[in-house]
Amino acid sequence: MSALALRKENSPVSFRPNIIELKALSKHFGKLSVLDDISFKVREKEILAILGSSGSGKSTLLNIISGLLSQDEGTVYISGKSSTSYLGWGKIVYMFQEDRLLPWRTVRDNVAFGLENSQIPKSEWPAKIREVLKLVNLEDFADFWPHQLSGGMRSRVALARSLVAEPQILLMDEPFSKLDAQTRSQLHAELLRIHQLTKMTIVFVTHDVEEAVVLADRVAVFSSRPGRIKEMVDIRMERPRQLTDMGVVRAVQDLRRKI
Ligand SMILES: Nc1ncnc2c1ncn2[C@@H]1O[C@H](COP(=O)(O)OP(=O)(O)OP(=O)(O)O)[C@@H](O)[C@H]1O
Repeated sequence: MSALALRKENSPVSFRPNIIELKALSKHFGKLSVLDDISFKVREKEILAILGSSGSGKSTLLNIISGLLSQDEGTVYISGKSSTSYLGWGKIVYMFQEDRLLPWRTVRDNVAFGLENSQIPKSEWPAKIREVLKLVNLEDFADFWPHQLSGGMRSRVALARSLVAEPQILLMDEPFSKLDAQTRSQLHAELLRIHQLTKMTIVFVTHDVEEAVVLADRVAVFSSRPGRIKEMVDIRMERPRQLTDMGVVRAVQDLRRKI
């Protein structure tokens, strides 16, 4: 059985310990205050959305959580340890707004990029790549080039590249925002299916209220700049959630009032 499948569990998210803890984070760029006194915890295996308007500091926060950027004040704890850089640690991956596929590499070799800084022996790469391409329904496209793929397929490759080293935490910065509504909705379903299998912790940034309600266990609502947490909203609804479900419609309306 694959390692991805082995992590499958049915325990409810609410009983899991915190894997990320932010304490009193603040960030300025020169005189511009971008984040102000941000504190919250993310539970292991939770899907947390960071929802806010453009320029409210959402990407800056993900950059700090990943260690790409340092905060001016406050602390980031991952699994109880404070550190300045976590990406190289192999447990956290970051999926950016653009898919960042390398055009001179095939799908297989783009996915291999996700293994290049990992501790996973090279002899295991082919099996890992096959497995993750299967997970994102691209097993027949390993030899394709990025220019031969649709936008949705490119996003799946980017997702496969993020997942191939089996991270515990996936940070996503509006990864599906450039896709059309139908493809985005397919990718949401795929992400939830993959989350069910792997039970990673996912923190994703969005300014799309519907995306937050369809995907998240909780939503951190950001104020406009400087970003502060206005409210943490629990989304307690069965999945899959359809945009036409009354509960979803109501949650979307409620959240719209809060941002
Ligand atoms: N490296 C930087 N140097 C100076 N200013 C920056 C830098 N990075 C971000 N900013 C500024 O910080 C503010 C917050 O930017 P950030 O990208 O975090 O917002 P966001 O909420 O992710 O926005 P969007 O939804 O539009 O992506 C913006 O005003 C931006 O111009």
